[in-house]
This record gives sequence, structure tokens and C-alpha cells, in this order.
Amino acid sequence: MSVIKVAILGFGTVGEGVYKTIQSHAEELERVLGRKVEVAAILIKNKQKKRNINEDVLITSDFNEILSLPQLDVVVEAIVGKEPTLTLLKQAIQRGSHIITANKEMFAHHGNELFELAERHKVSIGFEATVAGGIPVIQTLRQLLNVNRVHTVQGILNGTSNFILTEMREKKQSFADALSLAQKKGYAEVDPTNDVEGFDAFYKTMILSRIAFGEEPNWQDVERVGISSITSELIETAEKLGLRFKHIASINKTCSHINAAVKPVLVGKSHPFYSVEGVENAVNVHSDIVGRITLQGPGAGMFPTASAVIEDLVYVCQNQPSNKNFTITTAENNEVKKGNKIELWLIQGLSKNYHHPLITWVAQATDEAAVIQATREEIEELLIQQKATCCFPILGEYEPESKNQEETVAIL
Ligand SMILES: NC(=O)C1=CN([C@@H]2O[C@H](COP(=O)(O)OP(=O)(O)OC[C@H]3O[C@@H](n4cnc5c(N)ncnc54)[C@H](OP(=O)(O)O)[C@@H]3O)[C@@H](O)[C@H]2O)C=CC1
Ligand SMILES: N[C@@H](CC=O)C(=O)O
Repeated sequence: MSVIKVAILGFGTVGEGVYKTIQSHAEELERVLGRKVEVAAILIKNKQKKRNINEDVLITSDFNEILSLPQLDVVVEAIVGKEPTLTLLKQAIQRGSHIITANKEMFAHHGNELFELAERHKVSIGFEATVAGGIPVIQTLRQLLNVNRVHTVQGILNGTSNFILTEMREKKQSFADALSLAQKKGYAEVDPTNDVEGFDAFYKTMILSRIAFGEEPNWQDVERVGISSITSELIETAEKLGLRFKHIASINKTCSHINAAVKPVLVGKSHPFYSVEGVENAVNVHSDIVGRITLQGPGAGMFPTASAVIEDLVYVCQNQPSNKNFTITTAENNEVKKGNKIELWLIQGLSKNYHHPLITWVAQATDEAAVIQATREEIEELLIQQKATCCFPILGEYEPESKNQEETVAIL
């Protein structure tokens, strides 16, 4: 019986998880693919590190040795950064191998280039692991929503950020300690600035936008804010109001263009993301026939990510065209012009005595923080004039948490 030969680039959290899963699920893979799957080679950087890899696997830091193997059906990429990754994957495609990547930074920047090359060489690309870890969001959008017109996609897309926010709230951990734990657990990027400043979620959002709307917004127009400014005090204040901080990406398409933002916002109990905690991610798709669908699951870590890669292994071995059904029908929202919509905000530092005809006070959390209703323009004006120190939008409805809370939070 012929065998499917795989090379894994990188043997860190993801690469090792893929290697172990190919072994632990060998029977299932053989059953579904009709052939055994064998890891032929692993590319690493540091040859001195001790690794638990079978002797018959080629371990090398020279990709040419992998390209020279007599058979190479699939190259799984789980290394870091745009280069040398892009170059290695192009070489793999040119050699006729299907590729699978977990590397969102590289894929957000160069996905289209790889698709064109893959099409010419008649190979497939799997990239499920680039967005939301173990949640099969790419396949869901690709296979289940061909006729639905998608209005909006919202998601918690960075496991590390959600983990940090949860640890800070539940266990009263400091930001630094929570980040350090996320690193130990293998959730964070090699450079965790990517996680906590929103770059990782931004790349994932761009990949999702391509799937959901067939195109991306202009990258410069996307508001990208990370969680590094969220203090324990802010988290505590929000909790008093029955709200939780979540780092949320949102994308929608209006008549003329795609809007996207990646930033910390507040959600109340009725929001589907309120209970998405720890390293979990969630993606909510709103489309015209089905309504709202929320997918939730582990957004980072060894085996959740390996799960996405292994399912992609089946997908590419069945030689699905890499770009199949990439564009699904989109609904055009006739939204009120950005900036003029009245929204709910948690605002800090605004004097209780401040009155403005266009600002409605909803609840006072502490002497320093309140929930107000205002347009984004008014909020920006308050910040420019330094009448407030910071503010965060509240998604969905705001309801005080309990009777008890109504006593402590003055509803005006
Ligand atoms: N961790 C996670 O939960 C998830 C990560 N990802 C993505 O997967 C990729 C890998 O992440 P992760 O496993 O966490 O990273 P790690 O840092 O744990 O592992 C990276 C691996 O890549 C190897 N490597 C790095 N640079 C090179 C190079 N130039 N040539 C050869 N090998 C190289 C390292 O080699 P050596 O061991 O020798 O140092 C290491 O084995 C990243 O792009 C990440 O964004 C995607 C989804 C989830
Ligand atoms: N660092 C990423 C890993 C998965 O993509 C995250 O925390 O989400």
C-alpha cells in the first residue's frame, strides 16, 4: 500500500502536536485516506535541542534535504514569521507538495500569492489553523455558508488575550503573570507583542474577511488596539457593572467597502461572548438565512491546533482545489455613518457633573467610571479635550447585573 509522506516545518507547540497526533490517530487517518500517513522529515532551527522523535525521521535544519526526498506529499508549516517561511512554502508547492500552514502572519501577508502558485501547480493549501486554533471556522464558512448572505463576522480570535483577561478577572493575577502563564502553556506567539497589541487577531481578521466577504479592508483603515491598556482596576470596575472585557474582531461590508476593527470592548451577560473564557475563542457569523451562528472552542495550544492541521491534512490529501468557494455571497449593510451612531460606552475620568445635551448618563460605577450613551464623535471629542481618560464601547445591551447591584450602581 502506498504511503502519504509528510514533512513538518517546526517542532514547537504546533509542530510537535501535529507529529504526536499523526501517530496517535494513525488508524483514523488510514481509514479516511485509504493510505498510511508517515512523517518523513522535520525541519528545526536548533540542532542541539533534545527531541522525542523516531529515529527513522529525518531531522534537519536544511530545507534542501527535505526537498530532495524521493517522495514528499504534504508540507506542514509551523514555524514563525514571514520569512523564511514564504520561500520554503513556495519551494514546496513548486516541488508538487500540498501545503498546510498555521502561520497567520505569513498567510495574511502572502496567502494570495501562495494560492496563485498552488493553482498553477495543482496542489491544495490548508490554513484552518491560522484562525481561531481548533475551531473549524474556515471549513464552516467555506462549506456551510455558500448561499447565505453574510452580514457580519465577529470573533474573539486571540487565545492569549482572552486567557490574560480571564486570569486577571477571576484570579486577580497581574497582566505580566497572566502573560507569563500563557507563554508557559504554549499559547503565546514567540514575540507576545503580537498577541497583546492585537497584531495576531488583526492577521486572523484579514484572513477571515477574505473568506467571509471575498476581500479585505484596506489594512491602514482597520482600527487595531490590543489589551495592554486594560488594567486590573478597569476589569474590576467593569465587573461591578456586570460587564466583561473581551478582545473582539468585527468585520462587515457596507455598500462601498469592508469595515473591520480589532479592539477591547465590553459585553454584558446577554452577549454570546460573555462566557467565552480562558484560551477559548469564538466566532459569530450573522447571515440572512440562518441568522446567527456562534462557534466556540480552544483558540490556541498544542492539540487544538494540531486538530485543525490534521483535518486539513485530510482536506489537502483529497486534493481539494485550494481556492474552492472562497467567496460567499455577502449582504450589504446600510449602516448609519460610522461616528454618528449612538453607542454605549464605559468611560473613565469624566466628571459626574459634566452635562452635554447629546450625552446620556446610564450608570455610575465608581467615582471615576460610568456608563454613558454617546456617539463615537462625542467620545473622541471628550478624549481630545482630556475631559475623560479612556473609554471602551459596550456591545449589545447594557443591563445592571442584579438588584443588589442596582443599589450600588446608580441608574440615572
Ligand atoms: N501556539 C499556538 O497555540 C498556535 C500557533 N500558531 C502558529 O504556528 C506557528 C508555530 O507556533 P508555535 O509552535 O507556537 O511556535 P514555537 O516557538 O513553539 O515553535 C517554533 C518552531 O519553529 C522552529 N523554527 C523557527 N524558525 C525556524 C527556521 N527559520 N527554520 C526552521 N525552523 C524554525 C523552531 O525551531 P527550534 O525548535 O529549533 O527552535 C521551533 O521548533 C506560528 O506561526 C504561530 O503563529 C497557530 C495556531 C496556534
Ligand atoms: N498566539 C495565538 C496562538 C493561536 O493562534 C493565540 O493566542 O491565539
